[in-house]
Amino acid sequence: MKTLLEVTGLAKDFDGTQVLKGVHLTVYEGEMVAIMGRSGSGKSTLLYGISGMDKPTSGSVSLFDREITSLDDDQMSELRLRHMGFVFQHAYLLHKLSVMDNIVLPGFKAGALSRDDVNQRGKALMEKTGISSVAAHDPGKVSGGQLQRAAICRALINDPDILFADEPTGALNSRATQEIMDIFNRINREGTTVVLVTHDAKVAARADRIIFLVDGLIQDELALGKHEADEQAQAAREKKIFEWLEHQGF
Ligand SMILES: Nc1ncnc2c1ncn2[C@@H]1O[C@H](COP(=O)(O)OP(=O)(O)OP(=O)(O)O)[C@@H](O)[C@H]1O
Repeated sequence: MKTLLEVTGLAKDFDGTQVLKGVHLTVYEGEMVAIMGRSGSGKSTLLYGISGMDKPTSGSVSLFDREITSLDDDQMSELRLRHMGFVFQHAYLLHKLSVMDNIVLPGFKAGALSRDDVNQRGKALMEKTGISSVAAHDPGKVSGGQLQRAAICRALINDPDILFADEPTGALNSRATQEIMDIFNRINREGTTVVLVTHDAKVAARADRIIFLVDGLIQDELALGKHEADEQAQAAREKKIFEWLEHQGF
């Protein structure tokens, strides 16, 4: 497997407190990795550090062999726009624009495709995620699940190599959670690498591998293999995770 992201000795201090203490992590192309751990263990800090959203105190992060921690702000923005997608717990869509306009905006900004091609891609993504019917709606007038689908479409508009997600289902009910995770699994099968933070074992059960963070260090990891759309297999994965989490004292 080809390495996509190589994280070496990643440390992050806030006000003299070491939150990340030298994390080593390799993410391979095509993987889906879930980061779990107790509240305050540093999951979001790790996600922001490995995605270049935040500068680490020390350590290195390379994406396709390109060291990203030393890039200046403009270079980092460019890299994020073209190669990375981000999904957060809340969709943060702009309310003066329609759902569709929110989705295509980063595509226009990147400028790699014509406006027509970006619009086509936006429409195809909405079709794929089942939100075509709300394309012209104001983001304030659609459901939480539809908003999160729109946020995923926006994150995918520039066909990123890697998608980072911080508690992407944290604000959703269990049905919308499963639907969003179906979308994540589909995107991943189609080739996008995914790294997500979650508290939810059912969400983590969709990943190929789970890493468990304790006080800013990876304590353990669990390899699950590719997710299959089979209820029994999903239940077996969840059971395995619950037992593993218990073993971690979670
Ligand atoms: N910008 C910041 N300034 C100061 N301290 C911060 C900052 N961001 C995070 N921290 C601290 O770093 C620690 C880890 O935070 P982080 O958000 O990474 O944890 P987490 O594991 O994602 O937690 P949760 O599950 O509650 O979201 C916490 O003690 C938090 O208060």
